[in-house]
Amino acid sequence: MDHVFIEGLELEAVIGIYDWERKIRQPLVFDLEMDFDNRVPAASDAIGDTLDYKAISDRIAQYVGQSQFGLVETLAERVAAIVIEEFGVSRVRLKLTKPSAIRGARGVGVRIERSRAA
Ligand SMILES: Nc1nc2c(c(=O)[nH]1)N=C([C@H](O)[C@@H](O)CO)CN2
Repeated sequence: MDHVFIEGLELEAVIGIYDWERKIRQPLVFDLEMDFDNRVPAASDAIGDTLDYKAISDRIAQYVGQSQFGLVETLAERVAAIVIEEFGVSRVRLKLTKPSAIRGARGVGVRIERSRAA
């Protein structure tokens, strides 16, 4: 299976369970890998035949920027649902890293894989 990916998408959001976290915006990094048959756009050379990584990145940025969840689990789930439902992706692997959460750790977060219901 081919993929379209978005790696290291750096965004900011209100995210976290502690009182001090509700008052600031924190950096987040998104890595996505989406199943897609790239032979079709490769044959046509048409952006309309692709899974447009710019359109998906813009939509994720818009959603994450206004989000205010407590857990990274919740945000990861919502973003995966947007990718599947709005862009017709059959399967997405998503890693969400919160780089500034734990002193001494480069990052913490979640990695999920979701598929469109048959
Ligand atoms: N599995 C998770 N553990 C924790 C989360 C989370 O979202 N998922 N969040 C926090 C705090 O908000 C933390 O990021 C503050 O440093 C703690 N554990």
